[in-house]
Amino acid sequence: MNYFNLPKIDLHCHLDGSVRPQTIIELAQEQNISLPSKDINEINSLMIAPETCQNLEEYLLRFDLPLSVMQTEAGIERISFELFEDAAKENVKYFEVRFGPQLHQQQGLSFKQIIGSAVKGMQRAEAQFNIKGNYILSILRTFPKDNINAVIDAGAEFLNEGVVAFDLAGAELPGFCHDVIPYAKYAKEKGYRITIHAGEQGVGQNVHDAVSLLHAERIGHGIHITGHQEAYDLVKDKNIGLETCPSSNIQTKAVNILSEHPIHDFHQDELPITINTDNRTVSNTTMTDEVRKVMEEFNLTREDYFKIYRNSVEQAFASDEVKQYLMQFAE
Ligand SMILES: O=c1[nH]cnc2c1ncn2[C@H]1C[C@H](O)[C@@H](CO)O1
Ligand SMILES: [Zn+2]
Repeated sequence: MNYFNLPKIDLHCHLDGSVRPQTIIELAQEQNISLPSKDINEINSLMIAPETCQNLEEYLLRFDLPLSVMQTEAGIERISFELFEDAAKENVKYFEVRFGPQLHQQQGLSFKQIIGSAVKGMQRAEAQFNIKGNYILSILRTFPKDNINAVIDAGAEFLNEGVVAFDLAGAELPGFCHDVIPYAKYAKEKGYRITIHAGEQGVGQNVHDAVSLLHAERIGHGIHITGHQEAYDLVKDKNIGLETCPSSNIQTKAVNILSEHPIHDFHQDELPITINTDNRTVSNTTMTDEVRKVMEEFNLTREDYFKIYRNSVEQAFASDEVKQYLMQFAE
Protein backbone atom coordinates (compact mmCIF):
# COMPACT_ATOMS: atom_id res chain seq x y z
CA MET A 1 0.00 0.00 0.00
CA ASN A 2 1.18 3.51 -0.72
CA TYR A 3 1.09 5.05 2.76
CA PHE A 4 2.36 8.39 1.52
CA ASN A 5 -0.63 8.82 -0.79
CA LEU A 6 -3.27 7.88 1.78
CA PRO A 7 -5.24 10.86 3.11
CA LYS A 8 -4.18 11.29 6.73
CA ILE A 9 -5.25 13.10 9.89
CA ASP A 10 -2.92 13.86 12.81
CA LEU A 11 -4.69 14.89 16.02
CA HIS A 12 -1.74 14.70 18.41
CA CYS A 13 1.48 16.50 17.51
CA HIS A 14 3.58 18.90 19.60
CA LEU A 15 4.93 22.01 17.88
CA ASP A 16 8.11 22.14 19.98
CA GLY A 17 8.83 18.44 19.35
CA SER A 18 8.50 18.87 15.60
CA VAL A 19 10.97 21.57 14.61
CA ARG A 20 13.21 21.07 11.55
CA PRO A 21 16.86 20.81 12.71
CA GLN A 22 17.98 23.20 9.95
CA THR A 23 15.50 25.78 11.24
CA ILE A 24 17.00 25.52 14.73
CA ILE A 25 20.41 26.33 13.27
CA GLU A 26 19.10 29.28 11.23
CA LEU A 27 16.96 30.74 14.02
CA ALA A 28 19.80 30.40 16.54
CA GLN A 29 22.01 32.40 14.19
CA GLU A 30 19.34 35.09 13.70
CA GLN A 31 18.67 35.29 17.42
CA ASN A 32 22.33 35.17 18.55
CA ILE A 33 21.84 31.98 20.48
CA SER A 34 24.79 29.65 20.81
CA LEU A 35 24.09 26.02 20.00
CA PRO A 36 26.05 22.95 21.14
CA SER A 37 26.88 22.43 17.43
CA LYS A 38 26.20 23.95 14.00
CA ASP A 39 26.28 20.57 12.32
CA ILE A 40 22.83 19.51 11.20
CA ASN A 41 23.45 15.84 11.93
CA GLU A 42 24.63 16.69 15.42
CA ILE A 43 21.57 18.90 16.06
CA ASN A 44 19.35 16.16 14.67
CA SER A 45 20.82 13.56 16.99
CA LEU A 46 20.52 15.89 19.99
CA MET A 47 16.82 16.30 19.24
CA ILE A 48 15.86 12.68 18.60
CA ALA A 49 15.05 10.76 21.77
CA PRO A 50 16.90 7.43 21.69
CA GLU A 51 15.16 4.07 21.90
CA THR A 52 17.19 3.64 25.09
CA CYS A 53 15.24 6.34 26.97
CA GLN A 54 14.23 5.02 30.36
CA ASN A 55 10.94 6.86 30.59
CA LEU A 56 8.85 9.90 29.65
CA GLU A 57 10.98 12.24 31.82
CA GLU A 58 14.09 11.39 29.82
CA TYR A 59 12.18 11.83 26.55
CA LEU A 60 11.04 15.28 27.69
CA LEU A 61 14.67 16.49 28.04
CA ARG A 62 14.81 16.74 24.23
CA PHE A 63 12.58 19.81 24.16
CA ASP A 64 14.98 22.36 25.67
CA LEU A 65 16.96 22.85 22.46
CA PRO A 66 13.98 23.61 20.16
CA LEU A 67 12.37 25.77 22.85
CA SER A 68 15.49 27.96 22.98
CA VAL A 69 14.68 29.33 19.49
CA MET A 70 10.91 29.53 20.10
CA GLN A 71 10.95 32.66 22.25
CA THR A 72 10.21 35.22 19.52
CA GLU A 73 7.08 35.82 17.45
CA ALA A 74 8.99 35.31 14.20
CA GLY A 75 10.51 32.03 15.43
CA ILE A 76 7.17 30.59 16.53
CA GLU A 77 5.41 31.75 13.35
CA ARG A 78 8.06 30.17 11.10
CA ILE A 79 8.12 26.87 12.99
CA SER A 80 4.33 26.68 12.90
CA PHE A 81 4.26 27.38 9.15
CA GLU A 82 6.94 24.78 8.42
CA LEU A 83 5.26 22.07 10.48
CA PHE A 84 1.99 22.52 8.57
CA GLU A 85 3.95 22.58 5.31
CA ASP A 86 5.72 19.30 6.16
CA ALA A 87 2.44 17.64 7.07
CA ALA A 88 0.63 18.91 3.96
CA LYS A 89 3.42 17.52 1.79
CA GLU A 90 2.75 13.99 3.05
CA ASN A 91 -1.02 14.23 2.51
CA VAL A 92 -2.11 15.15 6.00
CA LYS A 93 -5.48 16.77 5.28
CA TYR A 94 -6.25 17.92 8.81
CA PHE A 95 -3.76 18.62 11.57
CA GLU A 96 -4.27 19.51 15.24
CA VAL A 97 -1.03 20.80 16.73
CA ARG A 98 -0.45 21.51 20.42
CA PHE A 99 2.10 23.42 22.42
CA GLY A 100 2.55 24.96 25.86
CA PRO A 101 2.36 28.78 25.82
CA GLN A 102 3.98 28.79 29.31
CA LEU A 103 7.19 27.50 27.69
CA HIS A 104 7.59 30.49 25.37
CA GLN A 105 7.85 33.37 27.84
CA GLN A 106 11.62 33.29 28.43
CA GLN A 107 12.05 36.59 26.54
CA GLY A 108 8.91 38.28 27.74
CA LEU A 109 6.35 37.47 25.03
CA SER A 110 2.72 37.70 26.17
CA PHE A 111 0.44 34.68 25.86
CA LYS A 112 -1.49 36.58 23.19
CA GLN A 113 1.69 37.12 21.14
CA ILE A 114 2.72 33.48 21.56
CA ILE A 115 -0.63 31.98 20.59
CA GLY A 116 -1.18 34.57 17.85
CA SER A 117 2.17 33.74 16.24
CA ALA A 118 1.45 30.01 16.14
CA VAL A 119 -2.01 30.62 14.65
CA LYS A 120 -0.59 33.06 12.08
CA GLY A 121 1.98 30.50 10.88
CA MET A 122 -0.72 27.86 10.57
CA GLN A 123 -3.04 30.16 8.63
CA ARG A 124 -0.23 31.16 6.24
CA ALA A 125 0.34 27.44 5.54
CA GLU A 126 -3.41 26.78 5.15
CA ALA A 127 -3.56 29.48 2.47
CA GLN A 128 -0.64 27.97 0.58
CA PHE A 129 -1.06 24.19 0.97
CA ASN A 130 -3.86 21.65 0.92
CA ILE A 131 -4.23 21.34 4.68
CA LYS A 132 -6.55 22.53 7.43
CA GLY A 133 -5.67 22.80 11.09
CA ASN A 134 -6.30 23.95 14.61
CA TYR A 135 -4.27 24.53 17.74
CA ILE A 136 -4.59 22.88 21.15
CA LEU A 137 -3.13 24.72 24.16
CA SER A 138 -1.20 22.43 26.51
CA ILE A 139 -0.71 23.32 30.15
CA LEU A 140 2.41 21.82 31.72
CA ARG A 141 1.42 19.65 34.67
CA THR A 142 4.69 20.31 36.50
CA PHE A 143 4.47 24.12 36.23
CA PRO A 144 3.04 26.53 38.83
CA LYS A 145 -0.69 26.90 38.36
CA ASP A 146 -0.96 30.64 38.85
CA ASN A 147 -0.98 31.54 35.15
CA ILE A 148 -3.17 28.75 33.74
CA ASN A 149 -6.26 30.95 33.57
CA ALA A 150 -4.22 33.64 31.81
CA VAL A 151 -3.34 31.10 29.08
CA ILE A 152 -7.01 30.13 28.80
CA ASP A 153 -8.09 33.80 28.60
CA ALA A 154 -5.50 34.65 25.94
CA GLY A 155 -6.40 31.59 23.87
CA ALA A 156 -10.11 32.36 24.15
CA GLU A 157 -9.60 35.31 21.79
CA PHE A 158 -8.65 32.80 19.09
CA LEU A 159 -11.32 30.20 19.88
CA ASN A 160 -12.69 28.62 16.71
CA GLU A 161 -10.37 30.89 14.78
CA GLY A 162 -7.31 28.71 15.11
CA VAL A 163 -7.55 27.49 18.71
CA VAL A 164 -9.97 24.74 19.72
CA ALA A 165 -8.87 22.83 22.78
CA PHE A 166 -7.23 22.58 26.18
CA ASP A 167 -4.73 19.87 27.14
CA LEU A 168 -2.48 18.87 30.04
CA ALA A 169 1.00 17.57 29.17
CA GLY A 170 4.40 16.83 30.69
CA ALA A 171 5.40 14.21 33.25
CA GLU A 172 2.41 12.15 34.45
CA LEU A 173 1.92 11.50 38.15
CA PRO A 174 -0.86 9.38 39.65
CA GLY A 175 -3.89 11.49 40.61
CA PHE A 176 -2.76 14.63 38.74
CA CYS A 177 -6.31 15.43 37.63
CA HIS A 178 -7.53 16.27 41.13
CA ASP A 179 -5.50 19.49 41.28
CA VAL A 180 -6.64 20.87 37.95
CA ILE A 181 -10.42 20.45 38.05
CA PRO A 182 -11.17 24.22 38.29
CA TYR A 183 -8.91 25.00 35.31
CA ALA A 184 -10.44 22.38 33.03
CA LYS A 185 -13.89 23.61 34.11
CA TYR A 186 -12.93 27.21 33.32
CA ALA A 187 -11.62 26.20 29.89
CA LYS A 188 -14.79 24.25 29.12
CA GLU A 189 -17.00 27.15 30.16
CA LYS A 190 -15.06 29.42 27.81
CA GLY A 191 -15.76 27.03 24.92
CA TYR A 192 -12.62 24.92 24.72
CA ARG A 193 -12.81 21.25 23.83
CA ILE A 194 -10.85 19.01 26.20
CA THR A 195 -8.18 16.40 25.54
CA ILE A 196 -5.77 15.23 28.25
CA HIS A 197 -2.50 13.26 28.16
CA ALA A 198 -3.27 10.33 30.47
CA GLY A 199 -2.52 6.65 30.87
CA GLU A 200 0.80 7.07 29.12
CA GLN A 201 2.98 6.14 32.10
CA GLY A 202 1.18 3.22 33.62
CA VAL A 203 -1.75 4.82 35.43
CA GLY A 204 -5.13 3.73 34.05
CA GLN A 205 -6.91 5.57 36.87
CA ASN A 206 -5.62 8.86 35.39
CA VAL A 207 -7.69 8.16 32.26
CA HIS A 208 -10.77 7.54 34.36
CA ASP A 209 -10.10 10.79 36.26
CA ALA A 210 -9.47 12.77 33.06
CA VAL A 211 -12.85 11.71 31.67
CA SER A 212 -14.92 11.79 34.87
CA LEU A 213 -13.34 14.81 36.61
CA LEU A 214 -12.01 16.94 33.73
CA HIS A 215 -14.60 15.94 31.10
CA ALA A 216 -11.99 14.96 28.54
CA GLU A 217 -13.52 14.04 25.19
CA ARG A 218 -10.26 12.55 23.95
CA ILE A 219 -7.22 11.09 25.69
CA GLY A 220 -3.59 11.48 24.66
CA HIS A 221 -2.18 7.93 24.54
CA GLY A 222 -4.48 6.15 27.06
CA ILE A 223 -2.51 2.92 26.69
CA HIS A 224 -2.87 1.88 30.31
CA ILE A 225 -6.63 1.50 30.26
CA THR A 226 -5.57 -2.06 29.41
CA GLY A 227 -4.92 -2.80 33.09
CA HIS A 228 -7.87 -0.84 34.44
CA GLN A 229 -11.31 -2.24 33.62
CA GLU A 230 -13.28 0.76 34.90
CA ALA A 231 -11.26 3.19 32.82
CA TYR A 232 -11.55 0.90 29.79
CA ASP A 233 -15.32 0.64 30.14
CA LEU A 234 -15.69 4.40 30.58
CA VAL A 235 -13.66 5.09 27.43
CA LYS A 236 -15.76 2.57 25.53
CA ASP A 237 -19.13 3.75 26.85
CA LYS A 238 -18.41 7.41 26.23
CA ASN A 239 -16.71 6.83 22.87
CA ILE A 240 -13.61 8.71 24.05
CA GLY A 241 -11.09 9.14 21.22
CA LEU A 242 -7.70 7.56 21.88
CA GLU A 243 -4.82 9.53 20.38
CA THR A 244 -2.22 6.80 20.00
CA CYS A 245 1.36 7.68 19.04
CA PRO A 246 3.18 4.37 18.49
CA SER A 247 6.81 5.47 18.02
CA SER A 248 6.69 7.85 20.97
CA ASN A 249 5.16 5.12 23.15
CA ILE A 250 8.12 2.85 22.45
CA GLN A 251 10.67 5.60 23.21
CA THR A 252 9.02 6.52 26.52
CA LYS A 253 8.70 2.82 27.44
CA ALA A 254 4.92 3.10 27.62
CA VAL A 255 5.20 -0.17 25.65
CA ASN A 256 8.30 -2.29 25.04
CA ILE A 257 7.80 -3.10 21.38
CA LEU A 258 5.17 -2.27 18.80
CA SER A 259 3.73 -5.79 18.77
CA GLU A 260 2.81 -5.26 22.44
CA HIS A 261 0.98 -1.99 21.75
CA PRO A 262 -2.73 -2.38 22.57
CA ILE A 263 -3.81 -0.32 19.54
CA HIS A 264 -4.85 -3.43 17.60
CA ASP A 265 -6.85 -4.89 20.48
CA PHE A 266 -8.55 -1.52 20.95
CA HIS A 267 -9.36 -1.41 17.24
CA GLN A 268 -10.83 -4.91 17.28
CA ASP A 269 -12.96 -3.97 20.27
CA GLU A 270 -14.16 -0.92 18.30
CA LEU A 271 -12.67 1.74 20.57
CA PRO A 272 -12.24 4.94 18.53
CA ILE A 273 -8.47 4.82 18.04
CA THR A 274 -6.56 7.33 15.96
CA ILE A 275 -2.92 7.20 14.75
CA ASN A 276 -0.74 10.25 15.38
CA THR A 277 2.90 11.39 15.49
CA ASP A 278 3.29 13.06 18.95
CA ASN A 279 6.65 14.65 18.04
CA ARG A 280 7.94 14.52 14.50
CA THR A 281 11.54 15.42 15.33
CA VAL A 282 11.92 14.01 18.84
CA SER A 283 10.32 10.73 17.73
CA ASN A 284 11.98 10.95 14.29
CA THR A 285 8.74 10.20 12.50
CA THR A 286 5.99 11.29 10.09
CA MET A 287 2.34 10.33 9.70
CA THR A 288 3.36 8.16 6.74
CA ASP A 289 5.76 6.24 9.03
CA GLU A 290 3.29 5.87 11.89
CA VAL A 291 0.53 4.58 9.61
CA ARG A 292 2.94 2.20 7.86
CA LYS A 293 4.31 0.81 11.12
CA VAL A 294 0.87 0.12 12.58
CA MET A 295 -0.58 -1.35 9.39
CA GLU A 296 2.37 -3.62 8.74
CA GLU A 297 2.79 -4.78 12.35
CA PHE A 298 -0.88 -5.72 12.71
CA ASN A 299 -1.66 -6.66 9.10
CA LEU A 300 -4.37 -4.03 8.78
CA THR A 301 -6.37 -3.74 5.56
CA ARG A 302 -7.32 -0.66 3.59
CA GLU A 303 -10.79 -1.01 5.11
CA ASP A 304 -9.24 -0.97 8.61
CA TYR A 305 -7.29 2.14 7.69
CA PHE A 306 -10.36 4.04 6.57
CA LYS A 307 -12.23 3.01 9.71
CA ILE A 308 -9.39 4.65 11.69
CA TYR A 309 -9.44 7.66 9.34
CA ARG A 310 -13.18 8.08 9.99
CA ASN A 311 -12.54 7.83 13.75
CA SER A 312 -10.13 10.74 13.35
CA VAL A 313 -12.73 12.79 11.48
CA GLU A 314 -15.37 12.08 14.13
CA GLN A 315 -12.98 12.83 16.98
CA ALA A 316 -11.47 15.98 15.43
CA PHE A 317 -12.20 19.28 17.15
CA ALA A 318 -13.00 20.74 13.72
CA SER A 319 -16.14 22.51 12.48
CA ASP A 320 -18.89 20.47 10.81
CA GLU A 321 -17.93 22.05 7.52
CA VAL A 322 -14.32 20.85 7.81
CA LYS A 323 -15.49 17.39 8.90
CA GLN A 324 -17.71 17.14 5.82
CA TYR A 325 -14.75 18.12 3.66
CA LEU A 326 -12.56 15.46 5.35
CA MET A 327 -15.18 12.76 4.85
CA GLN A 328 -14.84 13.22 1.09
CA PHE A 329 -11.46 11.50 1.31
CA ALA A 330 -12.82 8.47 3.18
CA GLU A 331 -13.41 5.26 1.25
O1 LIG B 1 4.11 12.32 24.94
C1 LIG B 1 4.14 13.30 25.70
N1 LIG B 1 3.63 13.18 26.95
C2 LIG B 1 3.60 14.22 27.82
N2 LIG B 1 4.10 15.43 27.52
C3 LIG B 1 4.65 15.58 26.30
C4 LIG B 1 4.69 14.56 25.35
N3 LIG B 1 5.31 15.03 24.25
C5 LIG B 1 5.62 16.31 24.50
N4 LIG B 1 5.24 16.64 25.74
C6 LIG B 1 5.42 17.92 26.43
C7 LIG B 1 6.81 18.51 26.16
C8 LIG B 1 6.52 19.78 25.43
O2 LIG B 1 7.44 20.79 25.73
C9 LIG B 1 5.12 20.12 25.90
C10 LIG B 1 4.33 21.11 25.06
O3 LIG B 1 4.31 20.77 23.71
O4 LIG B 1 4.48 18.86 25.96
ZN1 LIG C 1 1.91 14.25 23.45
